[in-house]
Amino acid sequence: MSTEDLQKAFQLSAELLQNQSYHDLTQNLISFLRSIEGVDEVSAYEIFSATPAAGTGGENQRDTLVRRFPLISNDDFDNQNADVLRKLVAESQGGVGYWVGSVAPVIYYDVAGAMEPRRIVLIKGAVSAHDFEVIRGLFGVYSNQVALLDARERDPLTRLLNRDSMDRVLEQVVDFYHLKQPEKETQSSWLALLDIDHASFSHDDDGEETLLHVSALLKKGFRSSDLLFRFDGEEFVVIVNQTDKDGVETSLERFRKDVASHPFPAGKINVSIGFTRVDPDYSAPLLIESADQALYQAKTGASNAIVYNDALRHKQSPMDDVECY
Ligand SMILES: Nc1nc2c(ncn2[C@@H]2O[C@H](COP(=O)(O)OP(=O)(O)OP(=O)(O)O)[C@@H](O)[C@H]2O)c(=O)[nH]1
Repeated sequence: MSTEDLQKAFQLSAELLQNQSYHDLTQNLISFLRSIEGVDEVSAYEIFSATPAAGTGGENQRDTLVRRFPLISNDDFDNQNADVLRKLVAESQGGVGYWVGSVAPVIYYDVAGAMEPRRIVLIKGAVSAHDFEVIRGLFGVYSNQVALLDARERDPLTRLLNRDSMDRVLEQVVDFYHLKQPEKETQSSWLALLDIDHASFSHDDDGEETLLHVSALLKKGFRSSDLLFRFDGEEFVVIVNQTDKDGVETSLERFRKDVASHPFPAGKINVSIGFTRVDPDYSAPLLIESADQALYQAKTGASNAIVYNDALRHKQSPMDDVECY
């Protein structure tokens, strides 16, 4: 690497190190990579392996879940890169390199190893040898920062985003709808709070294993455009994106049934669910409160229930198999 390349790499490394969240870090990296001459497209992905729910089966479930970055995305999946991603996930050992199997040249950043979720950044285009060296040099900085920020933003057991991250992301979702009110109900987001009813949580190992199984069912059961969090103890949050009320009910009901029929090592467990629509006229804490009220109703009524709270708008809507109040 020339002195000039080194200086450039140092300067960019210093910029990357200043980012206080994985979101900002990756945004920063993407915009730098996009500014390189010859680069046509940059895209980033998070890849979750759906373990350890052995024997879950089910047509709606996937073995790996690929989520495109940034988190709030309207598209479910960028199919153009699906092929390269699938092959990289299967064959790459991690690191930075050229992917030669595709028509156009692709440089990949693969933050693999023990990291969950695995991160892959794809850079399409043809860059000079100098720029490639700078890109390569930044990879180490980026992957170390990802590991560091993950420790802050993710729950160490399930590797789902933690409560603090949920607060931040929900604010972003509310802001998103502030700027762009959905034209149709199918473009809405929904906040669901899920609570595991499980007698053996007093026993640590059983409890942890159950949480791992539940988080694996979540990762497999929801779309890649939905956002999953471990909220607190036995509570999880899902932000279900880009669907209407029937759609969110379909997804929650499917998950409820998946849990009810899952062979947990600790025996049978149920899940209670409360949900509300992400209405940009209400703050993130109010939305959580609304979903929490619905969850409370679900837990105190018939267990294994799903309850919708539209109380913020003081409206009731008729539904067949989902309770409203
Ligand atoms: N965001 C989100 N929406 C879902 C999910 N599951 C179902 N939906 C919504 O509910 C609708 C009906 O879902 P399904 O009953 O699974 O029907 P489907 O014909 O298999 O849905 P498609 O995947 O669109 O083909 C979908 O079109 C989505 O709008 C989910 O996990 N996440």
